[in-house]
Amino acid sequence: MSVVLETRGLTKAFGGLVAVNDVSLQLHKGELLALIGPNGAGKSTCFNMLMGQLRPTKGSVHLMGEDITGLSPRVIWRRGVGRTFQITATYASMTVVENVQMALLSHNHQVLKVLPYAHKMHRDRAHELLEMVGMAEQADRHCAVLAYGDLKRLELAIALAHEPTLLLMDEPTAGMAPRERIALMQLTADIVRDQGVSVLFTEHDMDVVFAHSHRIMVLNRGQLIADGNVEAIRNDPRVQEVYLGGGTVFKSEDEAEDA
Ligand SMILES: Nc1ncnc2c1ncn2[C@@H]1O[C@H](COP(=O)(O)OP(=O)(O)OP(=O)(O)O)[C@@H](O)[C@H]1O
Repeated sequence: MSVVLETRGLTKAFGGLVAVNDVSLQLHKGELLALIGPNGAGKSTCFNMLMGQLRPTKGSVHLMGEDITGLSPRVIWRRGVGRTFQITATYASMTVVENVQMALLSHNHQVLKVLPYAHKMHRDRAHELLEMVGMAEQADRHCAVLAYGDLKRLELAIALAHEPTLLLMDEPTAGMAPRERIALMQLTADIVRDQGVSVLFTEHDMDVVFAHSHRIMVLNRGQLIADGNVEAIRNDPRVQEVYLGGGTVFKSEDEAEDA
């Protein structure tokens, strides 16, 4: 399997606090990889270094074998790293399909040149993307009136408009009801399978993590303490100890299915 993203010894210190400490990871093509850990473990700091928002103190980031360490967020995004945010970013005054069209215009470097005809451009592709995320019937609604779960689906379509090789999703299901969370991650898993995109996501909801991840990495106090499939992580005593204070045991696969 080809390696899409790799970090080597990635480290970030804020003064005396080492928020991310010597993290080396690999993400393969078509993989849905979860990065989990308790509050303050270093997940967001790690993400911000991958996206170019923070410069590592030490170590490097490689995308498809190319060193992208220290490049600006815009350049990294242009190289094919998309991102969805904890707080959804859409134009509230535009319709759903117009938001996707704007993303397609931006992807094609056309925004300023074609602004007067923008509403006619890339409509078919925009509808295809909305179909992909289950939002086709809402194409002509204004974003301001969308339910939160639908906004998250739209955000996914906007991210896909840029044809990312890698999608970074920072707590994609934050603020959603449990059923919506599972549905959004099911959709993400389908997109990973059908489009060959690779996804790295952070998530606090263990049911979501265990339901859909191909692999899980666990950070604690800036260090990677475990890396494995769902069963390996679920049964790892170090993970149970640090993640849940040692008192709680993760639900087994059967219990999770019954819930
Ligand atoms: N800009 C900063 N300046 C100083 N310390 C920071 C900064 N950003 C993060 N930290 C510290 O680095 C550590 C890791 O924080 P980070 O936000 O990466 O953790 P996290 O795993 O994303 O946590 P959460 O799950 O709560 O979002 C924490 O101790 C945090 O207080």
